[in-house]
Amino acid sequence: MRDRWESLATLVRLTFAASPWLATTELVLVVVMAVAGPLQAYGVARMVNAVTGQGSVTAAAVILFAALALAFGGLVLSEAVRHRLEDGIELSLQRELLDLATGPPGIGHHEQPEIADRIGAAKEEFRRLRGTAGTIGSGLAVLVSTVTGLVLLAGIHPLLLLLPLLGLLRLWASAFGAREFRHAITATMQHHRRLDRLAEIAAHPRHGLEVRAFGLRGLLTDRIGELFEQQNEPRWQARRKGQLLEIAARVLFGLGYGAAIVFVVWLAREEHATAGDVTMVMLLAPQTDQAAQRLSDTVRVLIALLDVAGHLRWLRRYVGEQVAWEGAAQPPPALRHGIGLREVSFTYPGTQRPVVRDLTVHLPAGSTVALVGDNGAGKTTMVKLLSRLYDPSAGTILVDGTDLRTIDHEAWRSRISAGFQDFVRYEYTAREVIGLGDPARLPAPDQGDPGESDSAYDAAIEAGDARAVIDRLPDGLDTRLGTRFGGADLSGGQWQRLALARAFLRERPLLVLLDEPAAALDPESEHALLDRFNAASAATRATGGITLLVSHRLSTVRMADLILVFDEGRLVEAGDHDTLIAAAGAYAELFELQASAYR
Ligand SMILES: Nc1ncnc2c1ncn2[C@@H]1O[C@H](COP(=O)(O)OP(=O)(O)OP(=O)(O)O)[C@@H](O)[C@H]1O
Repeated sequence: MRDRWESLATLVRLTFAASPWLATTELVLVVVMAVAGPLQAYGVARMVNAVTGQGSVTAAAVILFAALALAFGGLVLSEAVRHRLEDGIELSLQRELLDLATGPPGIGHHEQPEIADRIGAAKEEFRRLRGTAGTIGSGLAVLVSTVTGLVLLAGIHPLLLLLPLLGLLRLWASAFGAREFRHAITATMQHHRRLDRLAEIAAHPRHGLEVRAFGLRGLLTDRIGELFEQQNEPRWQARRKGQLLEIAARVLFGLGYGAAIVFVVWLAREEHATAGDVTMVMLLAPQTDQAAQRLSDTVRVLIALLDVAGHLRWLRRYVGEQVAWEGAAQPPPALRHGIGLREVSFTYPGTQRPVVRDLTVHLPAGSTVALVGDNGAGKTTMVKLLSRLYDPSAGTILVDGTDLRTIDHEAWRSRISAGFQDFVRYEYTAREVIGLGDPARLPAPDQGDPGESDSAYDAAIEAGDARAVIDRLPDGLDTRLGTRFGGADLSGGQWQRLALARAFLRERPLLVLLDEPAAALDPESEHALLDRFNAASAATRATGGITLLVSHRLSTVRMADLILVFDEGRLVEAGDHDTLIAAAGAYAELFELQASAYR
């Protein structure tokens, strides 16, 4: 229960944080409108009494008009205020969710089902939170108008207070149904995420060829259908249960309504109530019914909102804990000694088998280091550890003698450049696609064309061998890329060249991570890339920066100063090309095998 109150407090804070001024105005308007309903009934009752000779017609008319003016004026103003407030809430939530998803130093939270489910639930439903102001407002409105109505009913006869009590029964039924439905949603979130992923595969243009070539359409449709059933059956069942209970509660309320009217008519005939009282009960009873309906709707929505707010609080806490142990040290301006790994082991969260084992190695400042090994040997994992997407399960990574964990992760990442095999195809202009490699260099939206003259862009384009790609684009760097938004499409290799240019944009990086950077390039381009890569490495070297290259093509890695050969997470050989060839071990064997394929 305490949890629910805290979630409610989160919702209220969310509303006021979005715009304190609008939230307060909305609050006042809601109370005003809530009082207006019962006040109208009271005004009508006074009017009926005045007509039958009891009381003043003018006073009754003033009350009636005041109530109508409050209701109408409040409605018009509240509509306008609420929309702006909702937009504000949505915007601040979008920002917060993005912060939360990217906030933790690592990416482990994306790969743990429980956390992925929470983020999934929050993402799916966070738009609902937009309605927070409306829901809280309408809950408050019902409470105020109910209390006002209760006071008026009690003034006629205390027994009439039983009518709103019946409304409470409806409320309970509604809350029960809503809770059941929320449980069903949480229990089926796994199915929902799978469904989402399958739908994405089926719809994404990049998967179109594979889906058709393998004739996967029928299979995907069937699986989507099955998952849809598995997801929705428990949700439907929960909904049916809730609806049945609500119907029963409504019938009871209807009976109570009838009884209240009979009772007040009897009171009037016994001269314990006036004609105005009868009118007022007739008007207030439907208002009580509507209030119960609105309150039960509000409760249903509020329970859903409290759940989403619960996810939000959990995520905030989780991210807070992740960030709490963060170090605050700054990375060195330049590397003097290099990066040392001491007895580093790593096991992915939720798994048992270490994929990097007892790794002790020194990556000298200013060197080019290549990682080679079979699929699954642990090369990419090593890249993830060095970029602090994960921390080692055991052992230490030292940057010029400082434990990487004590360095502020964002400051560390700001000194890293990276080019990956599964790079992101940002569907922006070519300038932005490259500029994202160093966001500080991105042109501000209102600036004209600063990137083109920026020599850093030119150098990055050269290093990534992307000049020919840019030259063929109709508007050069200003061409929008990606067909989904009507931009120019590129081949896989062309995208990769831009990704490489992006990786080389940052000046003076301490670490350049290139994970299979030539995977989508043809062999000729790969050779051209090598020369450029050497030139770019030389620039990195000047600040002691280390270039780390992962590649299966040994012709690409042979010029590295240090080649590390991995096998099942262990370092089995280390040295430069000549040393490893002379050692006639695994590297020499693999090199000979690849070289013979080209002869
Ligand atoms: N997120 C993850 N969760 C659990 N295990 C993972 C995860 N990512 C990778 N692994 C496992 O870790 C091992 C090493 O993977 P890694 O990607 O580092 O290999 P690699 O040497 O880069 O392989 P490749 O040459 O195929 O890219 C593999 O057995 C893989 O199944």
